[in-house]
Amino acid sequence: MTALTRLSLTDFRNYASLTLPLDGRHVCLYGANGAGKTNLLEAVSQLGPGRGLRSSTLPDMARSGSAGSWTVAATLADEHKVGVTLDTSGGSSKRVVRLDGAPSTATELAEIVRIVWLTPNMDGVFRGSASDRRRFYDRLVLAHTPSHASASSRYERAMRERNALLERGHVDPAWADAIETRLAESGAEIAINRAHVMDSLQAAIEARPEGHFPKADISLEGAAEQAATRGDDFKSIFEMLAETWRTSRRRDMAAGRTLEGPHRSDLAVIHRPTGAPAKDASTGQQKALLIGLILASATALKAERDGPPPLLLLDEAAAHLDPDRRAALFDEICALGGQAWLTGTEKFLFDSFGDRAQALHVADGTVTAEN
Ligand SMILES: Nc1ncnc2c1ncn2[C@@H]1O[C@H](COP(=O)(O)OP(=O)(O)OP(=O)(O)O)[C@@H](O)[C@H]1O
Repeated sequence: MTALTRLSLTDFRNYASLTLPLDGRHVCLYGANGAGKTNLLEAVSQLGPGRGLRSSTLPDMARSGSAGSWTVAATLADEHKVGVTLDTSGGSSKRVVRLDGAPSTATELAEIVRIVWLTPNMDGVFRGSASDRRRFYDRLVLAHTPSHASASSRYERAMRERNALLERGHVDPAWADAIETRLAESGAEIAINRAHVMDSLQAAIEARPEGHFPKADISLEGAAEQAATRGDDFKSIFEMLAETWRTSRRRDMAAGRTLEGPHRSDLAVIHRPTGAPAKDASTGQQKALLIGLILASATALKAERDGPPPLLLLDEAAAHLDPDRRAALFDEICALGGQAWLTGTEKFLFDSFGDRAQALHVADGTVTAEN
């Protein structure tokens, strides 16, 4: 089961050395602004794939004044011991992953620790740009399909090469063919991953209870994703993408960049109760919709593998909800199972959890258990 029973940090953000004994219940972190609550969620997020909850660089997470390395280690409820270290010895920074005492890989770790999070930065996602929504959605895809990270970096690398070629003003067809082949391979993989997770998410949205967190109608906008949603196979999506780029070289050269492809796709979100686009819903409605989507993603992860629910990291989600909605959120979290980590400035925000959660007070790099 994905729940942490111990978390220890060394030189991570404002924590010099910290060991948190956890009892497997949900974790409520409370304390003043700037105390280090989000830093703890960020530390937990390092156990998952990708750059973590703040998208910071690895060296940024090292405690100011420390030698530059940091470690996040945890014991899981199923007794697995996992750890991630930023190793700065030898002049370069590299992420070293350990599983049960032996060297491992981020992908292996991602198979064991699944994490979904919600941060205040996501609040504007429906009103923001397509790239904000793509990043938000790809983060969900990554939790379901850890190999999405490698497909995305292969795609970005090939995209940079194609754009560099376009900027030269003269495109060598053989060279462009080779780059576009790689672009189409990774692009088709990305589109299929996105469509696959969309299927699971839509099913999870329907499975969630009606209530305080309204349902969304979601779909992917982008030719490759729509082909994958229709059930087209890898080969036909690959061919479609390769053909799109082959026939748009002149146009893309004039624009100085690649105008079409999975890097331009969007996530369309409709607020089901009103039938209006999510961006037109009120701020509170958008927040509730977002929480509903995150809960659906956790439900989908649990259903997809018929396994444990993911770790759920909810930064400042409770503070913006009225007491009824807070209670409903906690009930849904408990029904989901697993372990949620929540933050807030006041302890009372978590009262309706009762004894289903442990409260930890956070102050300037120290954490104290209160129940
Ligand atoms: N690399 C670092 N080294 C040392 N301290 C750091 C580092 N990065 C951030 N901090 C400190 O961590 C603190 C912020 O922690 P965090 O964002 O977790 O606060 P928080 O408790 O979530 O606050 P809020 O309630 O305002 O969101 C700040 O005091 C900041 O100076």
